[in-house]
Amino acid sequence: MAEKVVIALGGNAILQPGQEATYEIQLENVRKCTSIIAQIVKEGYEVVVTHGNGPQVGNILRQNEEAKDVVPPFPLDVCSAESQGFIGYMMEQTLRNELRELGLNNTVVSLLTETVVDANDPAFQNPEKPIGVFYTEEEAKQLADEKGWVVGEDAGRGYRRLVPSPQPQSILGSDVIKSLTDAGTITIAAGGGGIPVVQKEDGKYEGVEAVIDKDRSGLRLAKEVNADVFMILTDVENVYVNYGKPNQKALEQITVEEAKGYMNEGQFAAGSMGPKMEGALSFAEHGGRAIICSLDKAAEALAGKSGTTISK
Ligand SMILES: Nc1ncnc2c1ncn2[C@@H]1O[C@H](COP(=O)(O)OP(=O)(O)O)[C@@H](O)[C@H]1O
Ligand SMILES: NC(=O)OP(=O)(O)O
Repeated sequence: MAEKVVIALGGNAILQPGQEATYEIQLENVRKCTSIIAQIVKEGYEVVVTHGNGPQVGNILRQNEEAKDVVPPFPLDVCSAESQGFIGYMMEQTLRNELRELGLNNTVVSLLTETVVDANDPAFQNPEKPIGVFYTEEEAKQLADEKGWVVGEDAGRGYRRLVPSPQPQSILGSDVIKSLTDAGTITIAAGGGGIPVVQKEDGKYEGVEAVIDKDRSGLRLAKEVNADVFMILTDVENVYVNYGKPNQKALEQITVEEAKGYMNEGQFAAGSMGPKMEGALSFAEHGGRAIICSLDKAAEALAGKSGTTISK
């Protein structure tokens, strides 16, 4: 039977730091991602795709704020929905085209997805999810003073705006995503971590201003669709211990116990590799195979020839 893979793509794969945020540049980046995903489909895997939205949701929020005197601004959850919509559109279209190039005619759908979070999640009092473009420390401090933003360093790459990032509790419609996948459809879902919503005491749902980490929601999605493999594609070939130091060492095939040991040593930076390793570890603990690798080595990593694989 075909293995089911949930592939989580970083928002930075869709817009690299320093690139101009034009539609054309993002579309070409997405096309490169989906050409690799199409190869994985051709190899016979059942695929569910999820993706980040950090750069994109930050830019949409900024567009809303800059144009506030002309058009009333929308809240962050609506910006999140907009980012999920336009990234999903680019992915669905390019993936379909790339599959056709390979002679495949799978149905591809992108589903606008809501993710439930807890209204009392402490993350609402402690914004730590980086979104939007990168600034120098000086620019970031000025923006924080002028606009009341919370800003912070992002994994040594510069300063970004920070927003709350609560833990995902469940993905609404994951049963439908599973049914579609089981029926051979390639589904793009829970993009940007999903639109964050809370369930009120009367049972009704409403949006909340936050951006969910797609590695955390990707884990939930992988569990809820009963995936065999949870694969996180990013911009490094491996997870490393002593990352960035002269004694840096690439991790290749590791066990859950080894991964836990490295986590306890604090080897993985919060806000970048930390959530990826947490997600990968949790998936592997439940018996699945978790892979963290670079986008261009995804097919090799699935075959165990590249990247970092964690399993029991
Ligand atoms: N131990 C580590 N091993 C590998 N990369 C690490 C480690 N710790 C931090 N990183 C950083 O994590 C980054 C990937 O995380 P992130 O930028 O959040 O990715 P994405 O946007 O693809 O989700 C890498 O570019 C690297 O700088
Ligand atoms: N939502 C999210 O995790 O986006 P990034 O992957 O861009 O950080």
